[in-house]
Amino acid sequence: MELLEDLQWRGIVYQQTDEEGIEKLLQKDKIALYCGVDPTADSMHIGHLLPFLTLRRFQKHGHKPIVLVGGATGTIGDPSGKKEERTLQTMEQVQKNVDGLRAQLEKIFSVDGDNGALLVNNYDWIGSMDVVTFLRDFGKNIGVNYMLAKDTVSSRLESGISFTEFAYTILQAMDFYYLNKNHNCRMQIGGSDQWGNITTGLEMIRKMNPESEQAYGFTIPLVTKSDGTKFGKTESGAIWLDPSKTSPYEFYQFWINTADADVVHYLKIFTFLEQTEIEALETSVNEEPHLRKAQKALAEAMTRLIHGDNALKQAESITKALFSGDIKSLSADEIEQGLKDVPTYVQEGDIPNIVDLLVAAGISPSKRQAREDVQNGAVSINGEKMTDTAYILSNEDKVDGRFTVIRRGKKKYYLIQYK
Ligand SMILES: N[C@@H](Cc1ccc(O)cc1)C(=O)O
Repeated sequence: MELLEDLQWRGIVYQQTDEEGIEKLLQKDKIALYCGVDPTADSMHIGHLLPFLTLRRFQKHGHKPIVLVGGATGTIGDPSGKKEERTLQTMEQVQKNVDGLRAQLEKIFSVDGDNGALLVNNYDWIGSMDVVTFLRDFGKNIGVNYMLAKDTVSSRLESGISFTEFAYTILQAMDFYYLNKNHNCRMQIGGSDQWGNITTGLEMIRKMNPESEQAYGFTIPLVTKSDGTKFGKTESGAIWLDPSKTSPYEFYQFWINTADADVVHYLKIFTFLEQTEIEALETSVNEEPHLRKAQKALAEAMTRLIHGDNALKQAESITKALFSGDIKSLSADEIEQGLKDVPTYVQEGDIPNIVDLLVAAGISPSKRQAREDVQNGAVSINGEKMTDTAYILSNEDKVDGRFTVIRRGKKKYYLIQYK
């Protein structure tokens, strides 16, 4: 399918500066286009993904992606969509964040061949620019009236906006101009909140580089959720791409828990599955929703994309083991991922017998109850039922020397952690 048709079908097109122009351009040429992200943290979260996955779709159709990390803009802070002035990050923090994001973005794009991704950092052309050049060469081209008319600025006039954030859009416009001039970048894509910044860039190109071929802007809708809550957040916070912040298992769980009402939409916008595959999964959601085939396909595609095959296999085996209760095969690492949120008791020194342990760890409310639980076969140690009330745990019950998993009843898991 043609790229634009595919993007339309997926529901990824929000606004275009010139629909016909873009259609003609993409039919005729393979272009360079860019998308940027500011290093506000040392990892991206899934809320950042959609514009970059869209950029990747352009790459798969032969276009050249320029991936920009805002080492300069990140020190200022984009006011777009923000109700309040941001606190500045330190320069050191921003630099650290740039490195984190770069590594994650490199994994999403292919760097091979003529249309291999180009990774750039706007600190390279903005960082050392002197203020006279900034004001004379760039600031002069953008009218204050024009800036005041942008939503992102006008919505902040009452509550207040510093000159620093007010000027942000000029920096992003300089990027578009710079990439247009030096890499013949013809289009910028971004989330719908980036419309103002993208069009300022087009204005900058028009003024500073009047001979340039026409450049374009393209935005992508916000990711919505059918229940009206914000996409990408759970009780424990954002879903990060960094596995030390959100483990691959948690990441997998996030996608697998997608509601039936959202799953087809997410398959379209986030995965590279073909239209026919997605349509088959849609039928499955309608006819046999209990099988959750679409959710599995989504979780699989996303975990593989961000964390790779091995992490996906691990996430799947943790999921399976916890579901069936058969956790014997899990390593300490897998237990740590899968049971991160269960009550954990730290055992120091000699391990008491099972009944005392159940009480000490708060698993059973009293010794009498603990004895009953064990006798009734309600307690298992690392997935194996334990009915001997005199049993004393040994090193053999410690998975990799680190954990013992106790289950009471069908689904209640507890961790004993050894110091
Ligand atoms: N302003 C963008 C990030 C960005 C920065 C610089 C650019 O040139 C482009 C995009 C955002 O906050 O999402």
